[in-house]
Amino acid sequence: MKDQKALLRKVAAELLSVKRMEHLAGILSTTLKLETGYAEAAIFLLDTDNNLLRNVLGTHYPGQAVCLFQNEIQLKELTTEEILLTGSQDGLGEFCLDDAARRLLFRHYLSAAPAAGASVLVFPMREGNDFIGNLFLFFDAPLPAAQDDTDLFKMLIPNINMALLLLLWQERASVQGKEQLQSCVAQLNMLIALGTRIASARSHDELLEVINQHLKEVVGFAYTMMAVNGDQSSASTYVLDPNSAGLQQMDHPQLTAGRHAIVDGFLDKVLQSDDPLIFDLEKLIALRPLPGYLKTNYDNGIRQVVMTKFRKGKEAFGFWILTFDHTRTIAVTTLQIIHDVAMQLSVSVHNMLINLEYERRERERSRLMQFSNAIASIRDKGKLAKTIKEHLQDLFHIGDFMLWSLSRDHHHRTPVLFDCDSAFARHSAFQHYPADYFKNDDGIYNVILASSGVSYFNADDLDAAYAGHPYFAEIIETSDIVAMGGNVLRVGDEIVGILTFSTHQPHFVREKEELYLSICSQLAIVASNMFATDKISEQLAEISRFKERLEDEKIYLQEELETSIHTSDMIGSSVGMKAVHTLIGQVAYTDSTVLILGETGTGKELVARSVHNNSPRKSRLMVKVNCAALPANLIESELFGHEKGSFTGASERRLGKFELANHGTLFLDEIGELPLDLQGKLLRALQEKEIERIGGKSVIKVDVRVIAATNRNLEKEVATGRFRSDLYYRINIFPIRLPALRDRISDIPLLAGHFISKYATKAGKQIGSLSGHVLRELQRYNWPGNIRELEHIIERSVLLTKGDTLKAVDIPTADSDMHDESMYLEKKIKTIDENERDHIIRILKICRGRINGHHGAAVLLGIPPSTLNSKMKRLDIRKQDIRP
Ligand SMILES: Nc1ncnc2c1ncn2[C@@H]1O[C@H](COP(=O)(O)OP(=O)(O)OP(=O)(O)O)[C@@H](O)[C@H]1O
Repeated sequence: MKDQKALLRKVAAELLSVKRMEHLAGILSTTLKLETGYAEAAIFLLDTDNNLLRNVLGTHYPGQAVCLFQNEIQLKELTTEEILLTGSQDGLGEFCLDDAARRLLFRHYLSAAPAAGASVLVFPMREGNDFIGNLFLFFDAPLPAAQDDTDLFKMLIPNINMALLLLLWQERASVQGKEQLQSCVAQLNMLIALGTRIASARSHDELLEVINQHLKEVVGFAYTMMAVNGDQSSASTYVLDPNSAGLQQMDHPQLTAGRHAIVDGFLDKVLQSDDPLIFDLEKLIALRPLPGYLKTNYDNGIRQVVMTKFRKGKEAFGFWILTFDHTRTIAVTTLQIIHDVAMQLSVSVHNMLINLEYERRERERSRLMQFSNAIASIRDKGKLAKTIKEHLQDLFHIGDFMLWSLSRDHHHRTPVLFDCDSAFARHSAFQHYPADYFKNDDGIYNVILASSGVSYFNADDLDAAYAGHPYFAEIIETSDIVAMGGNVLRVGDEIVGILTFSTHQPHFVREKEELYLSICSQLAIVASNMFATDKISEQLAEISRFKERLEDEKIYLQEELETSIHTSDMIGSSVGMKAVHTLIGQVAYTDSTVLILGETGTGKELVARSVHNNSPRKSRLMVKVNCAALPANLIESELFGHEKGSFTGASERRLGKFELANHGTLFLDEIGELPLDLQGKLLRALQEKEIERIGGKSVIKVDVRVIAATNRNLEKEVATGRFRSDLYYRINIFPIRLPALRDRISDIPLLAGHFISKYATKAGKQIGSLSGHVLRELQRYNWPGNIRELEHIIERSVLLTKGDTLKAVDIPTADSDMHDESMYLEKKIKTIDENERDHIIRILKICRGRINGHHGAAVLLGIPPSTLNSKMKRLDIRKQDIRP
């Protein structure tokens, strides 16, 4: 390029000194020929009188400046602006009228047998708008393909043309007059100087300066503008858009910048013409309204405009507009100059556009890099959304964006990444939407999904799609959204989500769609990674929840195993027990709450287990909570669980029994002992079927069947205000009342036999039966501790028995006369608590005050040591009570 400029300057300087045709021939056969590599040059001028082209200049013979080709040959006029490229001498057939002429031409200029692939470049020579002849450049090889070479010729042709005209005018000098000749020389000088300056201009500012400095005076324009095609993809959408291509309007700051349609009756005419066109605004405005940019010119005092197009080959890529603030006739020579300068400008502007395009791409690449770097290091979703929003706003004037994930069938979408401060996100519906809230068949998202590029929607489209929508309609109305766009995010062939945006200026995305889609490709990768990470964390959380649950269940089952001395068999065929069996059978398979009533030790837990084991929930846990066993302040945590740090001592998150029993059964033993405030919370949990952990922020849905048991008279408790009536009615749906052992003494032989065999096996003894005396003793006793007491007495007796028959039982002597009705009545007026207290004291005495361990009172009483401790506290049992 640098060499070309030097060459241009050199040739232009030489052309300036041309005085005779031989000089021109000399330049064509020396400097230019050597530098550009054509074999021969010739100029043919049109002889209008004889209608033929006459050879006036040739470089045929080396050493001779001019050798005119004497034969007058009939050639077609090559009037087109195009450089005519022919692949071989055959191509000359296009403009040689006959074969003989073609052969002659080649033979003359390219020796008798031209090399294969010989070719020729042909340029039209003009005087004003009139065609006057052709310049032929013959090559003995195929035409130079390099763009720079043909550009070089294009820059030079107007200079050669002007030098030729000068010679012609010199010939006609006597007629034309000296003045005109001088002005022509001046014009030629200007044109040549302008050509080299245009070629060396590096920016449009420089180009502007060159035109203003060197052309303004000669042509006499007021100001000039250039406009280039704003949309490279389609020739039909040329726009006047100085901003988009970086070429600014010149000299006239008031002129409306912006986009202008081509088909306006002016620009489209310019497109069709090879020559500059003059528009007389004064006349035209009287006939029809002018397009905006011409009207502005007119209002600013412009009366005529000359417009011509910029071209690259056959394709026009912009316009050059010169304005004139007078109505005087614009001379043909002026138009000739404009035409010639437009040719030179075309090359220069086109190169500049290529550079601008290159710079634009570079800029975009660096923006893309910036974007990737910005988002690569961010882990926090909120920060990521803010960064994406900033970039989208900065690059495309996008207001809000939303990244959606799609359901497997693509029917629904879920917002996953967005700016929390946006109008969308702040809307109340956005806070709590159900899983299938955002459906894709709404006339917007199905269009986005079906399209491979960006889909755009205007306010009307949005109104039509979302009229009456509880969420979007309101947002559209309140946020004044003008347009929305959206596209699918893909990684390879896989659709990973949808990106949508709202904007007031959608053309900022349209015009930079390529960059926008590149950014979307990066977002697609971010989204895909984000979804994968979310999924992994979800799975990990699920695994850890599952592990925790298993751990909790394991701990619970271990505790159960340690303390449990229950058997799943329920012994008893008395009428009372048969009724109990029937009730269990009726209620087990339902989800109804069951309330089991009965004195201590009558087998309430056994019944609860039987209900559970016969229910559809039997494969899940039956979790037991002894409401009497824990201090009031711990029961809430026991039932509902707590979050880490929710109270002093809550060092770990803990699952409550309600959650542990999810899908299973919760057995609330000794429900009558539940503190009043917790009764309310329990009632809520039973009614709402959801719980809240202590210190937790959300409610947890639970599916639990509740079985409650008590040895208290709940009706009485309700009457005295110790038990909430609403809770009582809520749990007393299906009561099962267990008879006391004294009321079913017919079951005692069976029960005694069952316990003998159980404990004999345990102790490794062979005890087959019990004596009649013992049986009678057992049947006479009052059994305040019911079956539990019977079981323990038998266990103890088994341990003491030596033979194969149980001959003695250690029934408390004070109570041995229980058959005595009066004593029995006296006993009966004791409260249950008093009875329980006595019983515990008696067992503690037997165990010599020991609570824990295999021979401790807790084991004998069949309750966990912690329960025994709390009972002792509640019943005020002290050390002195236990002393023998
Ligand atoms: N019908 C029965 N057949 C065999 N064993 C029984 C029967 N009923 C109760 N038992 C046994 O008696 C003991 C006490 O039973 P359970 O704990 O179910 O009574 P409870 O009514 O829940 O007592 P509490 O009111 O003190 O909690 C357990 O060891 C149990 O296995």
